[in-house]
Amino acid sequence: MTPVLEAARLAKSFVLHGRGGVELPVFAGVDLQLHAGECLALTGRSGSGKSSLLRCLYGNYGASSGAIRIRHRGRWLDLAAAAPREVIDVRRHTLGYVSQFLRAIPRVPALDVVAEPLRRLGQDADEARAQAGRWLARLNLPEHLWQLPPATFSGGEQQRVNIAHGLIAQLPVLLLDEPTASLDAANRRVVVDLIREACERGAAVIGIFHDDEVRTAVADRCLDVEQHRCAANLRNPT
Ligand SMILES: Nc1ncnc2c1ncn2[C@@H]1O[C@H](COP(=O)(O)OP(=O)(O)OP(=O)(O)O)[C@@H](O)[C@H]1O
Repeated sequence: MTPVLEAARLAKSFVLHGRGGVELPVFAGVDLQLHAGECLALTGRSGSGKSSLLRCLYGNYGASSGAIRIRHRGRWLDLAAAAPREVIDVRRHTLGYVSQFLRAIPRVPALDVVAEPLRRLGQDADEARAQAGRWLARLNLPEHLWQLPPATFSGGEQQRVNIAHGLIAQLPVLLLDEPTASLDAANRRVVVDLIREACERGAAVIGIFHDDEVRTAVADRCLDVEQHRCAANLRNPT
């Protein structure tokens, strides 16, 4: 199997500048290797650093030390050291992310929010919207909502828009932060099917799945972030 994402000796500490530079170490020494077609679940107690690790892998949080290598356009790229322009290109073509909460531009209809990753890849507007409609229908979002901005949608409706937006471009590596947290059982099953289908077409997935049934259904193996948790004490450099 081909590895598509690797982390080596990855560590993250937050420096709380508003509190005199207090350092909050979260995790250290994370090594992982992810292959095409496999799904890795991040586990560990609340606060152990699962979301922070996912955000480091996406480049939203800078890593404190270590390397993140990703196969991008046929070569390896160190995401932890990449220029912002390269990170944007990786996110457009290689690395997708479904966050826990939808952050949509105000007044943009749900259909266009979902179509946007395809538009950014240069796809024709009508075809991108047609595909977005197919994803929203699959995720049971009622059609009368498609032309409305998602700001007033329920938590579960917003999450389904978010999932469709994150999956529509069918990128090779996907990071999923609790994609089923606000969903009912029927929609959880749809999302499980979508994740399995993504892996079957060769996508590599790293996810946080609090629901045991969902995790068992999609994950090939688990990484316990707790094992890499730094001592909970705060170190003040002053
Ligand atoms: N931006 C930030 N600034 C400072 N501290 C942060 C920041 N983000 C996360 N933390 C801290 O890092 C630790 C790990 O948080 P994180 O959200 O990664 O945990 P988690 O395992 O995903 O938790 P949960 O399962 O509850 O979502 C927590 O102590 C949190 O307070």
